[in-house]
Amino acid sequence: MGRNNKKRGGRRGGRGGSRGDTRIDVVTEADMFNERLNSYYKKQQIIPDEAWEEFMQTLRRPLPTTFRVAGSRQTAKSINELIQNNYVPSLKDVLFEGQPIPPPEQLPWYPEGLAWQFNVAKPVLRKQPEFRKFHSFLVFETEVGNISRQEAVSMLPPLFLDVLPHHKVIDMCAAPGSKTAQLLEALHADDTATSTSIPPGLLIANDSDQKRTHMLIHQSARLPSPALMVTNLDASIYPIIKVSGGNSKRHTNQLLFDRILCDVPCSGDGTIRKNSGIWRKWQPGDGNGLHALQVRILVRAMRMLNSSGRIVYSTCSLNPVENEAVIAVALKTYPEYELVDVSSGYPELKRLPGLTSWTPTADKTAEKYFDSYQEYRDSLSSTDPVKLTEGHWPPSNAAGLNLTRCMRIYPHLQDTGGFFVAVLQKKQKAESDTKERKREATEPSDVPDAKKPRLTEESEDQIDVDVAVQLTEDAQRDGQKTPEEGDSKTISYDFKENPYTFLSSKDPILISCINRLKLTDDFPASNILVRNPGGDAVRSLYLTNDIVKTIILNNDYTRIRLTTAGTKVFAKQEGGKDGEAQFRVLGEGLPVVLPYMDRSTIMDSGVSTLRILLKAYHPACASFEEPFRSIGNHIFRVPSGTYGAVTLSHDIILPIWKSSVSISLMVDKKAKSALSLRLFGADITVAGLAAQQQKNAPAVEEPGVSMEGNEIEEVGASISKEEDESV
Ligand SMILES: C[S@@+](CC[C@H](N)C(=O)[O-])C[C@H]1O[C@@H](n2cnc3c(N)ncnc32)[C@H](O)[C@@H]1O
Repeated sequence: MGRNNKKRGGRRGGRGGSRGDTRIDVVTEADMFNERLNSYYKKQQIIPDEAWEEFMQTLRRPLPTTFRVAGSRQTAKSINELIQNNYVPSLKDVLFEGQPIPPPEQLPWYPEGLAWQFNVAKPVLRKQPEFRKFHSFLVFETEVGNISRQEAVSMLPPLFLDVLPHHKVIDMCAAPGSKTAQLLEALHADDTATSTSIPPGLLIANDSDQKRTHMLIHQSARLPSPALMVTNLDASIYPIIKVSGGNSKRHTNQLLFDRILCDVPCSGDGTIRKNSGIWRKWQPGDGNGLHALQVRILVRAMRMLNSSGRIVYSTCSLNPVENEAVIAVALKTYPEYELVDVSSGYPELKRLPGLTSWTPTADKTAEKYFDSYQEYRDSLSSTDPVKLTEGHWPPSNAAGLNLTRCMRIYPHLQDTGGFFVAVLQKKQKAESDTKERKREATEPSDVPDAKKPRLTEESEDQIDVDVAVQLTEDAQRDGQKTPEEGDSKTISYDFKENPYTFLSSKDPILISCINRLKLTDDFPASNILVRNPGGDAVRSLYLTNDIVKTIILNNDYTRIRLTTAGTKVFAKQEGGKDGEAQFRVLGEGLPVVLPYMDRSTIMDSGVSTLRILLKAYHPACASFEEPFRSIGNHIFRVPSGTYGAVTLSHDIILPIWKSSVSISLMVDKKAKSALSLRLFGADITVAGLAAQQQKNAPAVEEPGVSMEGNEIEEVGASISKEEDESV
């Protein structure tokens, strides 16, 4: 096999598992072999024999760096042009220590060429001047949300979900949030380079892990949206969300979603190229143990979808027990669903069809297999634990389920990680199928349970997930404990988040914000909320769209942990000794408010003004021609056009704060660096210059972020890089 002892850093743990374990393993190439993994996957015949060696060799090679140009469509287009027209030409024909270094390339299957890949060693990024410059550009654009460092295969589920601005979407297992960002971008397809639309649709990003939910909030702050809600709940028992229905104010309906992403927790062996610790610890029990939870999350989603909706189920595992087996159990539970044939979508994407047969094992060493569940049960003594359920095996009607419509993306096909994607929808002829489902619901099925509903001993291995979910919903509707709650103390339905209070449109602070910016009458003032126990405008004002407002008004937040809703638009700014406190529009809120602002409140200026504001934190008022009339918050615009060597393809509109002596750009310092690099090709900010002055320190490499090799560094994050980087 030609393995040697070259060292590679690796991380432990699968995807969405073993949080908090940030230990870094040093994995030599000799370690990149695992007999259990080898024999298990050979047995499953996931790869044709003739491609097996190529597949295994690819697993041992580090993953190329991939990124996606993110943000609104127009911003993405101009950033992509910058990469295509400025950076890529400068990175062609680069030699490093005598060796040619290939420039970044577009992923052929990603729409509009917005996703890129390059395979460059760390020393090149650090020392080769052109690559170093490109690296700095990527780092800062990543910080401000214009670039998303994301594994190529991880970009697929949102593409297949096909989200439109009016869709109601839920991302069931969303953290750390790179797919959430893609979904949000699709919801915001009508945004322009300077202004954010208020989409009619909705995105709920949910994760059961509280710490990871906060990463989600941080990520999505890069694309502020009035249509976003973040919840922190167990997706397998996700509660009914109520919205107002009919004419009566008191009448509510269950919210059914148009699009649901189930990017479920999985064993993560498809990420082995980057998490090389998996080589050492992989064993079949990892996937076996997750199957139950994966089924429960998917069937919960199936109950929350509307009749014309679509679900994408995905994992970064190669294991059929976590993939086709989960789909098969879900389709058995809800026969009104079918797999969608998406083989003609993204034709440049190389993929193999889903499996129709596989053979699970409960044996840690992956040596002993049983062809059927019955054979497995017969092999157990009365004291042996029953680790597997019938659902771990292929169903007898596997061929009829069209499991080949699932997609398997293998690392050797196009130099990526491994991934599984399946698209589900309700069959069009729903009526006869509903009857079928009702009949099935009364019969025991073989769905295993992760958190067991109360059952009699005889029925323990025959849980009917349909009945369990129905009971959950009924109990929630009636305000009772769910079957999963039972008497257990582990699930608390008494969340104590700060309340969400919508301000009266007569609120004096809201009125002063509206008057100062001369917001037009159609500004949705009745959708402004605050979050504090008193319900007053104390510090921050958030804007939501109508559907988010309806959800907030019709649900009980002691039972739904809603972590955030809408986007922050105004915040209190102390006036210092010069003046009174004032609510100012925030940098992230400006694009949402901008379409409602009267043009007369925006002051035009040139690139030279922007240069002064970027070069110093608080340049003196005397440095400026005086367009800024009074102390406080102002919005200024540099119109598109050519300014000497600088050409702006679109306007730049930013908030500033004027005191009696100085003027400051109200944008965080990484965003300033990104803007400076984009405009002037160099970081002229205070922080950038300070970095340049540090001998041997990379000129613009801020502590906190790096894009070298395969990983984003997030200094200070308490979560491992592996988890932070989404797959
Ligand atoms: C594969 S990761 C999701 C990655 C994410 N979709 C992305 O693209 O950034 C799986 C996530 O599921 C979460 N998770 C695990 N069990 C869950 C449950 N029962 N309900 C909701 N989320 C769960 C984990 O915390 C983890 O963040």
